Amino acid sequence: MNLEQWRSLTVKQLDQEAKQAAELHQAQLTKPPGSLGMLESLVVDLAAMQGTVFPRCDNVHISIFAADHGVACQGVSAFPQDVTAQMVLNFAQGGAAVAVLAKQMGANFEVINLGTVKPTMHPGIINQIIAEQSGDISQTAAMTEEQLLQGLQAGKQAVDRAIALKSKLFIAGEMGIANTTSATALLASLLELNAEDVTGPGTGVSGSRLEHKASIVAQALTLHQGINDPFELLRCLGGFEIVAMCGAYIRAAEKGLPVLVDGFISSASALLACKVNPEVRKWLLFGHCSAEPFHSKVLQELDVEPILMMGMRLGEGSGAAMAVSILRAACELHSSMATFSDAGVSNSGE
Ligand SMILES: O=C(O)c1ccc[n+]([C@@H]2O[C@H](COP(=O)([O-])O)[C@@H](O)[C@H]2O)c1
Ligand SMILES: Cc1cc2nc[nH]c2cc1C
Repeated sequence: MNLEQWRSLTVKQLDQEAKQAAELHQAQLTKPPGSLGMLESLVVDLAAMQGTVFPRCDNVHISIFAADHGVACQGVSAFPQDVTAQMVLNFAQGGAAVAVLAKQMGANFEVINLGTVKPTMHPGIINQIIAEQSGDISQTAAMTEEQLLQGLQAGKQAVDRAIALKSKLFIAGEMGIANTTSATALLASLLELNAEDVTGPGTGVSGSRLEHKASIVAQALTLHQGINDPFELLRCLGGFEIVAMCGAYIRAAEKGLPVLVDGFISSASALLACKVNPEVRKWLLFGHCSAEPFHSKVLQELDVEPILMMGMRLGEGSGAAMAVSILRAACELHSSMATFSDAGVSNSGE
């Protein structure tokens, strides 16, 4: 697929009949209308996406995309670059936070290494290496157009695997030391904001190190200024995992697979996917608001009410994975609560 084909993909329409039927059913349940708050709107949104009055989140697919970033050499992270590859192994061995949550919820779980500087072989790792790392965005473009297409394709393939496994909900997670620098530059460029106003701690940089990180973001923005096209922005300022998540979100919207977006970096991919095709937004739910300060502004831009707010800032899809229990509870309430007539409870609304 070329970029023009990616741009012209048609997003699947939501099922309005299923949505209305879910709303009607919701109104019959033994509770004052609206009293379950967001648990009600979430299940109605899911009904419209899954095309059924009684949606479920039993079969969740979690794809973790990992990649190294050339800009890590600028000292923008609190951790060394080798951690990306080390964590890839940790995902595959089940020790990473999101791997634990995936096991707990019985999700399909996979880790895709798109390019890390010190990779390790393990049967649980899908190696789709695009390059050892993306280019240092403060000095050059992150990748070539061909690499961009490879990244988008990796995301598409993950969604296709999820669909083949009959998943009902897709979560993309990411791992990449220095990827908050890349995501911050992308978002600052999209929202036309200054680097110093939006650069946050990521894995935990503070003080003069944080000022330095903001200056690197500013340098990247100056080098790649005046770009309006979302794919060109991704090519210049992205990273392979950020590109793959963008491709996954677009593919999921095309095929009608509901997506639960994770934190700061995933939201940058989501915003870019929505810039490519605004209809993609209809297929996205948002798991949480990250503690990375600029995330709340990004969520506002996307007109999002996130499910959770727990001060998490781990990435890996972990915030979205935590929100699955809320979605499951919403589905269970919707399908198992008694109706007013079943239970012989007076419905004053009638
Ligand atoms: O998703 C988030 O909200 C988030 C916020 C801060 C950090 N992270 C994770 O931390 C790593 C990037 O942080 P940094 O400081 O190396 O740019 C990367 O692996 C992300 O998954 C993730
Ligand atoms: C240990 C560690 C785990 C992570 N998971 C996602 N980003 C991460 C960054 C670090 C440093």
